[in-house]
Amino acid sequence: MSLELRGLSRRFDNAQALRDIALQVDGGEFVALLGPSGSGKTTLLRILAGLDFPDQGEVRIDGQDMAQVPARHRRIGFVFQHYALFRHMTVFENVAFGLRVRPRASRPPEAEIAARVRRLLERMQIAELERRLPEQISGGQRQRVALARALAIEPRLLLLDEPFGALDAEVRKGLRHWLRALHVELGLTSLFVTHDQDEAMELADRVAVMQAGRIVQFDTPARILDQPANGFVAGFIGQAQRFAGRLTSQELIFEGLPLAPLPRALLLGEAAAGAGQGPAEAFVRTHEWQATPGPGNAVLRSARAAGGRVQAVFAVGPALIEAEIPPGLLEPGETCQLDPLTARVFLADTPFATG
Ligand SMILES: Nc1ncnc2c1ncn2[C@@H]1O[C@H](COP(=O)(O)OP(=O)(O)OP(=O)(O)O)[C@@H](O)[C@H]1O
Repeated sequence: MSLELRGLSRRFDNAQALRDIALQVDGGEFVALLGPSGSGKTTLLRILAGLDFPDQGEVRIDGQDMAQVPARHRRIGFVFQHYALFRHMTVFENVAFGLRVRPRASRPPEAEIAARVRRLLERMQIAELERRLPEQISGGQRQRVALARALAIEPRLLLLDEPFGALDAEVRKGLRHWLRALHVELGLTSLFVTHDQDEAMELADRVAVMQAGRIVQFDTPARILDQPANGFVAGFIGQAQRFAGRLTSQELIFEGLPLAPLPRALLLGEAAAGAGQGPAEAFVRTHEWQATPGPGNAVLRSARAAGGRVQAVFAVGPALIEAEIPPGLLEPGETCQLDPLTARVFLADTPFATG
């Protein structure tokens, strides 16, 4: 199924949770909603599910306006962070619930419900747990039950709100890959909310980055990393450090730091390609630095080995700069010349820039 949002806005008493959201999701896509706390992710998901309503705008599923379609008729499955399984029901009953509460006309016979629940539990690799109560299984298993319950109604759209938020990192990683495989296998269209950028970048076909109620970029993970739409996205994704700067016709000057100016030809981002000049913000990732041992502008403060490289922290004038360097290059306390190889640059008047 396809999903289209047009001009969606939602205001709470003193918060504009969503501002003029437009989004088009193709059938079969796995989309992540990524953004800081309070950016509107959950509100958007609740409106899709039919649990909340926009002040303005439309939600269309396969072209049909959902305004008059109640939640239970939307054929949308959802899983929220705190699983919210029914505590007094067994795993089996939890999964069967969505089918048993259907109006009599569309309710499958009990034997078919049982067969469908068992198929799902098997697919979720938790068949042996069907008689247990939620408190008798682990967090990761509960999350699988919640997912089985969402899938039991054969949804055309699956919504997941921080589905792995309450789980530890190891379990979370395992479930992530498993969920991605399930999405493909069942031919689902899925939207999931996360504020973990690794999770979004690893799992999603496309990522909608949200900031203060707006979608500021909707793109593939690779393009969001390589071509962030503005300073907010550049700073939020990909472990970049932000610097205040000034863009002239020739180069980027780093303000207040003893860093060499970067010629425009080495800069990335729309501002670098355009003719604009003036106050700017510049983002440099940890692997985009070159350290040359010897006298220079930087002192190595600390170093930590990480996967064949070294994560280093340099003191450069009043700033601490994080950079990756090759092993064995420098010892803490030694000086070097630290130069940025590139920077993503945004003029300060870019719409929605941070600050
Ligand atoms: N029921 C409500 N009543 C009043 N304000 C609300 C309500 N729900 C959300 N808000 C406000 O709307 C804004 C968006 O909230 P939302 O929960 O959608 O953000 P989020 O991106 O999901 O955040 P988080 O990552 O912390 O879950 C916030 O400012 C929040 O305080």
